[in-house]
Amino acid sequence: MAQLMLHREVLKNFGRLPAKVQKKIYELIRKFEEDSTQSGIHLEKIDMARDSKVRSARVGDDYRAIVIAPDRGDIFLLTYVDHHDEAYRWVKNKQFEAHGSLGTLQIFDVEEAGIAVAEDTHGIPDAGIPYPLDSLNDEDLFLAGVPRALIPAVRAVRNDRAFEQLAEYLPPEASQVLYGVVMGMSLDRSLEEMLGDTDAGAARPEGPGDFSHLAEITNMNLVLIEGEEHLREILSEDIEEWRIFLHPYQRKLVEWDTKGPMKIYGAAGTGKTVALMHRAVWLAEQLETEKDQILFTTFTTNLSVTIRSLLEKLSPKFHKRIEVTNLHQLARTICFRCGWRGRIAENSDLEDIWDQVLNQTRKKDSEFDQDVIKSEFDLIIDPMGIDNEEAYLTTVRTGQPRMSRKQRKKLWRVFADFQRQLAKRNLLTFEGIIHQARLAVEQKQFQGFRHVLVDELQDFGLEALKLISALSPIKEELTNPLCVAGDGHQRIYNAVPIPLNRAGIEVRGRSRRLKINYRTSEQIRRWAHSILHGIEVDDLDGEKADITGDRSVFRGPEPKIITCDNKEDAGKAVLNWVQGLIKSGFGTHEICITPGMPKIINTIESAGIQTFELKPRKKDPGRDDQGIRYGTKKRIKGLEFRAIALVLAEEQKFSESIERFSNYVAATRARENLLVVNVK
Ligand SMILES: Nc1ncnc2c1ncn2[C@@H]1O[C@H](COP(=O)(O)OP(=O)(O)OP(=O)(O)O)[C@@H](O)[C@H]1O
Repeated sequence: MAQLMLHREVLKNFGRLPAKVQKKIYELIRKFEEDSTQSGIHLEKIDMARDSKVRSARVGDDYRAIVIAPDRGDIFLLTYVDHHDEAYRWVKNKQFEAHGSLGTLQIFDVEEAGIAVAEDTHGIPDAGIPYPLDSLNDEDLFLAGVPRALIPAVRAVRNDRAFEQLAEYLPPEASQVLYGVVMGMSLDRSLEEMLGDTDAGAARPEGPGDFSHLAEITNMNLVLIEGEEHLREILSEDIEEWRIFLHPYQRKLVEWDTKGPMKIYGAAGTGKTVALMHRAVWLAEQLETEKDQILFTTFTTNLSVTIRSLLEKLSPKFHKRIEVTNLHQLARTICFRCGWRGRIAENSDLEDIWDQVLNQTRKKDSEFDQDVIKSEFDLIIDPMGIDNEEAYLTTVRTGQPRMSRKQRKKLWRVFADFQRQLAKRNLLTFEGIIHQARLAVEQKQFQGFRHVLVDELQDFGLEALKLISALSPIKEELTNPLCVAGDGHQRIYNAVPIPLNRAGIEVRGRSRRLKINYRTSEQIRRWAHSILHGIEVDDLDGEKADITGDRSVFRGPEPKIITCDNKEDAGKAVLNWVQGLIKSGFGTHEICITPGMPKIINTIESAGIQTFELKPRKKDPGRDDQGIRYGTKKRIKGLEFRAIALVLAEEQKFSESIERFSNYVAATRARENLLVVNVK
């Protein structure tokens, strides 16, 4: 029976096609299901097409669908739909081949690729300087995923610029593997690191026109249509690509059966949250008993709100088995269910208690500065859940000034007094509630989860790590107990990195890095990383993080960096930028200003442009509620926009590393367009 696979390209453009054409495409796909002999489907051979497998189907007076008919097997590929002339132009020189080594379907244009390299090598004498790709012979290039017809184009590459140009025309898997080699990896390592070697043992095609295996392998860009309902779901207006097409490396992490906890890390936009969500659903589908539940937790509230609604869409059937909540809400729920009826201390409560406690201390001893005492409490005692003298005396105080045992003994009395005062008033600090929750879970007053998944791990402190460890069945040695994901470049709440193994979470051998950036253009990705130049970033487990091989799937304009003398000028510059974007078709909800400086927001509003403040715990309503978004840099964490204006006041300019991290986070929320405004 003939089957049809749909290419990502069709999905991207489907919403823009006239309703009549959309209907015809549904009909075409239905015919494939009904009539396996294809006699009912009028597929016309396109003689002018270079590839003899190309067919066209009429889907409206002036619209054509491009279908690729296999030389072998009965899987057809619907690859493109457009006006007659555009569709023919698109397909004319393209070749559609199953790659003999990787097995993936590849679409390429030999002529375009050749021209791209020639443009960048033209007139540059080959000075005999070796280029990293020289280490690969033709057979290696083929194993790297390069179609045989494109090997000469790759051979012509002599510099990074030419490689960048050519990469646009190579099948994505080939350009990713070659990029790994350009960055210094061996071919084998690059295949493993960039693609995950997911289909190593899977069937391979007998020739470039053999598509019979395509439904069995991990496809970056193709999806098999499995019935009418599936089709409707895929083509529905609000479908996002990530729900259907996973990168092979993401797929590997989603379905990785592990005996212990695992870790996914990677820079901003590399698809960690997407992998976690798919993994949560994959685990939910396999739950054995009704009472088993999955926990999915994040650090920020906004991200958990977003994830909850995305999971509902990803799996209408299984999302109810997945409890999504942010860390503090989780801790509060646990404490509440275990009988705690107090409240979280407000700043004013804490100030009152400090006044009282420090007054006493001053009377007895003036050795310590008050700020030193408070900072020791905020950075060490509270986040590490220290509640007795012995624990304090033996704790490792990374990054803190040295303190003798005698001094610590003295200070402990102050902290013990502070904790007594909190307890007397039935108050807990933000950190304290996590500590109490952890104790309750460890003492079995609260039942754990069958699987635990954690996002934004970089912001979890030691107590929080111990809490998630206790909530997961690591000790029971059940499979897939815990999967954590995070990025040390985005540590904006917790200045001191805490390696997972300090909380007893052992991920050695089960830690993998995602590298392909789906959110941000390559230009914005590079600029954002330049902010962090010189800062050593960790991999969440005590080692140095590395971004070798990181790459975005698309390119865009360079970020625009401007300097303004004052806030008025900054307001005018941002307004100008906003007006330009609106004129070029950006929706107001796709543009965000961070932070939302009142002067700038007023300037936008005075020009008659609606604005929209991003609020905590509220999902961004998207196109349903127009207005230029604005909010603090912390507020936009976990969100993303087509365009971002990042406003930097003089005093914040990349001084503290935490400030640089938060600028990195803000910049990497932009997909296509980034404006950076330095205000003097
Ligand atoms: N396989 C995919 N296909 C298409 N888009 C994808 C894919 N994976 C991720 N994306 C998109 O890339 C963007 C970033 O993904 P995601 O939020 O999962 O990355 P992240 O690594 O968690 O980012 P951050 O750490 O910056 O929050 C999202 O818009 C997501 O929809």
